[in-house]
Amino acid sequence: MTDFAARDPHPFIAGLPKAELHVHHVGSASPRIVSELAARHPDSKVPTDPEALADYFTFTDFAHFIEVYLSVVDLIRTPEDVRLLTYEVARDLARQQVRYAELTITPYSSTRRGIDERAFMDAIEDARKAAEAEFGTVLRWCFDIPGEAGLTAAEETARLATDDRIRPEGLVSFGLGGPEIGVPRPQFKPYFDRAVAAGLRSVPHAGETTGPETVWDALNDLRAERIGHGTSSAQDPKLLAHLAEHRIPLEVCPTSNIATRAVRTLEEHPIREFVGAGVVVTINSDDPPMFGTDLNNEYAVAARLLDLDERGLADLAKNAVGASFLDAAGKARITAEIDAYTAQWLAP
Ligand SMILES: O=C(O)c1cccc(C(=O)CC[C@H]2O[C@@H](n3cnc4c(=O)[nH]cnc43)[C@H](O)[C@@H]2O)c1
Ligand SMILES: [Zn+2]
Repeated sequence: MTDFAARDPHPFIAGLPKAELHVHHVGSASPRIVSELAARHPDSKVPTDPEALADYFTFTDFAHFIEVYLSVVDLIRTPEDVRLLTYEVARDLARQQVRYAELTITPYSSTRRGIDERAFMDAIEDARKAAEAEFGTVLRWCFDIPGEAGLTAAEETARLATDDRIRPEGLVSFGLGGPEIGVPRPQFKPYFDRAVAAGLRSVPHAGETTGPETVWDALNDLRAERIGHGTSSAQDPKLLAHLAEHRIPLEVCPTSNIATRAVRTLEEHPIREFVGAGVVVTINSDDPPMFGTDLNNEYAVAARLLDLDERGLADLAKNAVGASFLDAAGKARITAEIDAYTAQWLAP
């Protein structure tokens, strides 16, 4: 282990400028926001006491996680709830020196629950602009299909993402989330084709709770440019070689994989295999308060598992910037900031 890894990496990580590429909108609601929303809507079964939330956010498996996740989705009932959540998520990201984030939003879950689609888009856009002006954090959206909700959800998500009269300015990508077991990826091909034709980038979850064949499906049928999780890719050396050769980044979320019991322990997490195979790895937080983590903590986990020093952590942060859908000037600006911060930290 390096000297650095044996010391506490948190102070360096806390100030490191970062990009977050895999973080869910509702899954980012802090205990304070969840309790505020639960108090606004007292008929919900979600606890209002932030301390009781820690128990509520302990999951027996992935299906249980989705059940709890949807109970929090049920708390978001008005455009003002949507705006508050989005703005507060941006504040939490800014506190961690996140300069740029692609936030995964599931508009179907909100429109299906009766929120007007235009009011929904206005709420997220209003929060995005306020967050950029007030915190300096640039937000972009990934609209994802909740796969288990089927082709009705896929059609609605594709419509909201591709109709020029509705799609929000901040939208950059199209995703697919929820459970993978019993939800074959190829059925979503027409919706991803439409999204890609409309200029969106393809970023489905794959290989989080199923095997490497799901990642192949995401690459071949859904034209994935990055893979959400991709954990089971480690079981298939040809897939690892393909990801490395084609520079298809994995959005790795270590603590999430433990919390949903997709991986047994952090020690068994395949992140080392990914790096060893030359795959581009980015570090992300997924649903941070629900998993008792944040992006800074995920970088500390990566530092430990990969035995990284400051330069290694800066390289991980630059991987995320490089794998993002920012324009070249935006990438260059944050990369230069990471280099300047690291050089100053290491200066004698
Ligand atoms: O909203 C509905 O009505 C609905 C009906 C049936 C199924 C669903 C879902 O499956 C929603 C899943 C929801 O989970 C989000 N999410 C958050 N973290 C993860 C993750 O690590 N892996 C997969 N999905 C995740 C996802 O974005 C969906 O919004 C909804
Ligand atoms: Zn996710």
